Amino acid sequence: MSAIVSVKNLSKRYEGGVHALKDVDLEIEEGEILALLGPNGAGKTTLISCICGMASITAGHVVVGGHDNVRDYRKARALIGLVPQEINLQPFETVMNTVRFTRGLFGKRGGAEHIERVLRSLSLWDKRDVQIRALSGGMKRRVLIAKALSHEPKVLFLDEPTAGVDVGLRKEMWSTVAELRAHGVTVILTTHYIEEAEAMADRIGIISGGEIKLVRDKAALMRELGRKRLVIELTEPAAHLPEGMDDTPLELGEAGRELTYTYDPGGDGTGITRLLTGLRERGYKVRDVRTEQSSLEDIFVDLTAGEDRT
Ligand SMILES: Nc1ncnc2c1ncn2[C@@H]1O[C@H](COP(=O)(O)OP(=O)(O)OP(=O)(O)O)[C@@H](O)[C@H]1O
Repeated sequence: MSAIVSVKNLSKRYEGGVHALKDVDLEIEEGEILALLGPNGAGKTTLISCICGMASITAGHVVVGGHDNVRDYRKARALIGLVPQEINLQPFETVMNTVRFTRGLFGKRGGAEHIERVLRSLSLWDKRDVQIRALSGGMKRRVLIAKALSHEPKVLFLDEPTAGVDVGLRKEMWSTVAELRAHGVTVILTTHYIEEAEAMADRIGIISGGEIKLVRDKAALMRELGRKRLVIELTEPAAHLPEGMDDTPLELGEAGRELTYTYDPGGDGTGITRLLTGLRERGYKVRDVRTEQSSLEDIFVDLTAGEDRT
């Protein structure tokens, strides 16, 4: 894979002084789904706006498909489709006209076959002559995607595609995006929802306070940072940690009723048998045990701890 979007030392300062992006570097690979995850005010929309040429860049460069998005704006922009957060459609226009009109804005003529393919892939073909006002919220969101794909872009940006939508529609959006990826479209989406990043992305970027904290393959991220905990509930409260087990990563919970053991599920041997044997030998009686997997949420909270959420 090669980078379709390359962001180098990108900084953005809004008039009024907010430093929304600080020296951001990001390479987006062709064909991937990258989720940019961050709390409110982290700079997600600003980053997308700078890449798409909707906001000016204070310092740094953005290159899309080999074209600098300032010097070679038209060529760079032609490769990008942007699905905004808000539904901004003309209520009395039909689906077909809405999508055709957007294609025209990019100076592209014809393309009937492409538009048909896009509308069919989004299950909008049967609705092509329906006015926007008669569509459900889910269908309107699909029209936004169809518009964004109308000029045959290579990269699709979705800014919080499922903010404020119900669970059913959210799942529908996830499968729509998976289908786009299967057709070779590179997808970058921003989200607050950790489960969304976990469900959809190949790679996850965590952005906080205008900085990219990390960008990592999702599976590797979960493997590296996703430790497991074994929580042991004791029959009798313990006053202190078991003696002679200092080499075992154990913590005693409040009131001494629980012992928590942290281990790496991917390591060679978890040490659980040795732990339970050690506890029995020392007279600890176990009422129950349960395991907890640290989720992307824990990782996210650790990485963004202390950041302002505006
Ligand atoms: N047009 C603007 N003028 C001045 N400041 C702005 C403007 N747009 C955004 N900001 C500020 O820049 C920072 C980043 O905002 P941005 O909208 O990019 O964050 P975000 O991660 O998309 O947040 P959210 O998840 O709430 O949409 C915030 O402090 C915000 O108040």
